[in-house]
Amino acid sequence: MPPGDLKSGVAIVTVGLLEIQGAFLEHRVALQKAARLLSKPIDLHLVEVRTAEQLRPEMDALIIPGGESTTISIYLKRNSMEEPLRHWVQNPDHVTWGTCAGMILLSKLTENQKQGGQSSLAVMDIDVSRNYFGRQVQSFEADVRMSDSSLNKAFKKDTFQDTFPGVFIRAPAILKLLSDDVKVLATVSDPNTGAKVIVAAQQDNMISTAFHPELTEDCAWHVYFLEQIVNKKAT
Ligand SMILES: NC(=O)CC[C@H](N)C(=O)O
Repeated sequence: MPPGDLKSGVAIVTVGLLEIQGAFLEHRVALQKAARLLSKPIDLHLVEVRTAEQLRPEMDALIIPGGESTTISIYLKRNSMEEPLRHWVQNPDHVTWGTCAGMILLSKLTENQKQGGQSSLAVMDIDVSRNYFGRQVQSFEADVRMSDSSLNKAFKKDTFQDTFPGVFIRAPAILKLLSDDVKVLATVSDPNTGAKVIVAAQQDNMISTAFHPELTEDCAWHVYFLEQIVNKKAT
């Protein structure tokens, strides 16, 4: 851990929230709550990110919230933030978590890109369908099933079971993993077809969830995110 990173033995953790549009306030509340559930206390600092200058290299992590990926993407382009953001996310010292629209922005492939449309940060090896669950089912709640036993540790601290309620709002889904570097974190049974679909994945320092963990009481996903940061700082 670099000097100056400790305040009375407590790790300082700085998390940025991309506060352009969408559900970022709920993430702030969930992060504060999750910080109190960690096994070791941290000194959590939450900072807004709306400009390229605010993407400070010393910031530990970033949340790209759910909202409307097209709106966020247009904002990033207009404000020359796309490249600085891609660069920041690709720094292995940083942890990034994209929820819903955030997942779409991180993905290397979406159906829109295939048609030569909207571009994204294109950093995570996943092929995503933007509105996988259809327009008529705009929002639903379903049990999400954890795929990775290493998650259990984080989830036990709150109300862990191997399923938990997930809120899906015009949610995307991962159609395909584009490399072996991506691990599946969770799946859901599609309410329309019953098919098992991937709704959470991780590739090194990038996490994507198709649902909105900031909208459910259980803040275990935020605990998991903060633990990734703490572990990275400790190595
Ligand atoms: N809740 C969400 O973030 C919805 C994302 C939406 N499907 C999009 O294309 O941006």
